[in-house]
Amino acid sequence: AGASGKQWKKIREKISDAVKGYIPCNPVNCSCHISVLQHDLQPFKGGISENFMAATVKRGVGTHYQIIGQKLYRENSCMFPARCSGVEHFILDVIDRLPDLEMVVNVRDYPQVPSWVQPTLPVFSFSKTSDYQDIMYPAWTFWEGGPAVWPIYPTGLGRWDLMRDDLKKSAGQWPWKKKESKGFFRGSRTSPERDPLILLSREAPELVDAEYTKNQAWKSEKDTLGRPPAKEIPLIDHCKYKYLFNFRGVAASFRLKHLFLCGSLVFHVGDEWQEFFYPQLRPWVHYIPVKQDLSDVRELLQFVKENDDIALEIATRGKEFILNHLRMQDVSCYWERLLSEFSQLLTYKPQRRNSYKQIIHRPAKTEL
Ligand SMILES: O=c1ccn([C@@H]2O[C@H](COP(=O)(O)OP(=O)(O)O[C@H]3O[C@H](CO)[C@@H](O)[C@H](O)[C@H]3O)[C@@H](O)[C@H]2O)c(=O)[nH]1
Repeated sequence: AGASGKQWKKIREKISDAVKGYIPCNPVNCSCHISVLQHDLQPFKGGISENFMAATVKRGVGTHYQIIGQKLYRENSCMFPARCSGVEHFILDVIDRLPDLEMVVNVRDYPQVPSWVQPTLPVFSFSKTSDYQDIMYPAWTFWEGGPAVWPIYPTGLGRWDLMRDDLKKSAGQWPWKKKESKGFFRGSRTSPERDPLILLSREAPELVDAEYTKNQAWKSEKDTLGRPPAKEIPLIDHCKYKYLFNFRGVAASFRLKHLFLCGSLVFHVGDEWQEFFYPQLRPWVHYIPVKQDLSDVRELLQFVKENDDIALEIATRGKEFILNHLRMQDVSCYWERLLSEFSQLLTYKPQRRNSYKQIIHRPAKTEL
């Protein structure tokens, strides 16, 4: 304890400094997240002309939407219809309050606007790193179109409203004292950055339980690091463990927001890949930041095991943040403010394209 006592002092200081410097944000009108859209729209402050928008549409990096007279129109093609539908759900939710505008929405995982390519095109994407200038929007999966994981999420991860309730319930069944003091992860090998944790779990199963499951791209055991795929475990059953891991996948992973609601302590690996709500989550205040190469993970797991009160405090702040600032109404609110501010950058009045069809509200698959 002597040696680790000294070592832990450094981590404890990082935590108390972060907590002291943290000013909780205001839950009114999703104002918590507004600096993110202000930052993302900055490159377009000079205005977006009709020609520039037309050129952006022509690139074909996303689906072209128009909002005219409080109706939503879309070009016919969408690469992932369920994702477009997840996006449309939120736009239709706030459409009565939107001015006329048009925009290009990328529904692929990967961002499309690298900072090193000029000019910067106005393209909306759900996730990016600081190397990209895409305008972040709340992902489709808050409603539908998330990854289909057989057999636990056969229609695709979605319905954040229902997920929130289920996770709150599960958190109630797994209070901190009842949880197992172990790290936990289940997911597919969408990025090899996850490998070190899987390997650690094989070496030190008492410290962490982390296994690869298969996804639709699974071909052989190579895709699950030389072992048969593990059985899928629903997110509500993650609540049984004290320490839950999040990693980037292709881009950001949708799992992050869920993990907090278990009331477990989130170990968030790497800090490059963002979604619109990530910047307001602070390392040491809401989660434990882990180096991308996982070189510090053993030490951090040891720390939280030996500092259980501190671990619980961070877990509680993380949970409260998602409960209070990432509600369905915050997601709709962010869409409304994002599109309203974006519309002000257009230097022209958009004209409806005749071939585009009107999009009306359709029930989500999970509503049927
Ligand atoms: O046993 C399991 C396996 C998976 N999941 C969940 O299922 C989702 C998908 O998991 P995974 O297969 O690991 O994919 P991710 O890497 O998290 O997400 C991929 O899929 C997303 C959308 O398709 C993309 O946006 C990401 O960038 C891409 O990496 C996640 O929410 C997991 O938490 C479970 O709850 N239990």
